[in-house]
Amino acid sequence: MQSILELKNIEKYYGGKSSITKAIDDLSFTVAEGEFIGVMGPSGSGKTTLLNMIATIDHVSSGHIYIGGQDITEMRPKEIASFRRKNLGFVFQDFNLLDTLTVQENIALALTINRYSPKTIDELVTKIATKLGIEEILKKYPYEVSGGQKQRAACARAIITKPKLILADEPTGSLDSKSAQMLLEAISDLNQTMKATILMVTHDAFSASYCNRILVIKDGKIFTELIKGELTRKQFFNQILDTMALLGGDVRSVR
Ligand SMILES: Nc1ncnc2c1ncn2[C@@H]1O[C@H](COP(=O)(O)OP(=O)(O)OP(=O)(O)O)[C@@H](O)[C@H]1O
Repeated sequence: MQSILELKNIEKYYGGKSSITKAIDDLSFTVAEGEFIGVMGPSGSGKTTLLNMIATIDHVSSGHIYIGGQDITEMRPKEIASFRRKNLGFVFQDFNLLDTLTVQENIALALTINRYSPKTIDELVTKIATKLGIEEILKKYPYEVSGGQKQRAACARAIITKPKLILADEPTGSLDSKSAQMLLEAISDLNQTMKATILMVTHDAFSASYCNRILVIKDGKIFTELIKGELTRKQFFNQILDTMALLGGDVRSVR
């Protein structure tokens, strides 16, 4: 299987001479095409730092990150902006939908900017919205729909350009448990049927149990890796809980 994301010996330091924090400590891993990978770890373990570096929002102190074979740590700022637009999709905890646009317009935004024809946009939006169960709310504005629907719209917006990698940061963080479950099932479906490669940072063992593989980070290093394999989701969930307990808690929302 082709690798979509490859991190080689990543280090990240914050601060100056008087106080240096090593947020990421010689971290290496690879994500294959079509994987749904979770990143978990206690508070301060380096998850956000890691996500921001992969998202091209923050710089590495040393090491290399390859996305689709391209080294993003060597790119110039101008190249990075266009690379991010073409290759990455984002789903954030707080949705980030534009309130002045309908759900349909929000989902279609990147296609509209890239001058796709209205007919193609309509077809693509309808297809993905149907997949995510939000075709009924396309004409509504974000403030007229539920948190779960907003988050599924954000997923539709992230995947409509067929990015190489979708980065999700606590996507269920603002949702009640029913909406969280619907969202995770939708994300799993995108992963399986559209072969979307997804990297999701989460504190939540229930969310993480939908992943194929989980990297557990501690002090900026890989503490352990959990692989779902043939386990049922419930068995995987229990394994995640055991691992988080071993790490000293921080399982904030156990369902
Ligand atoms: N801008 C910054 N300046 C200095 N130190 C930072 C900065 N951002 C993060 N850190 C430090 O780097 C380490 C990793 O932080 P990071 O935010 O990546 O952890 P995290 O796992 O995402 O935590 P949480 O789960 O609480 O969001 C911590 O020790 C943190 O204090």
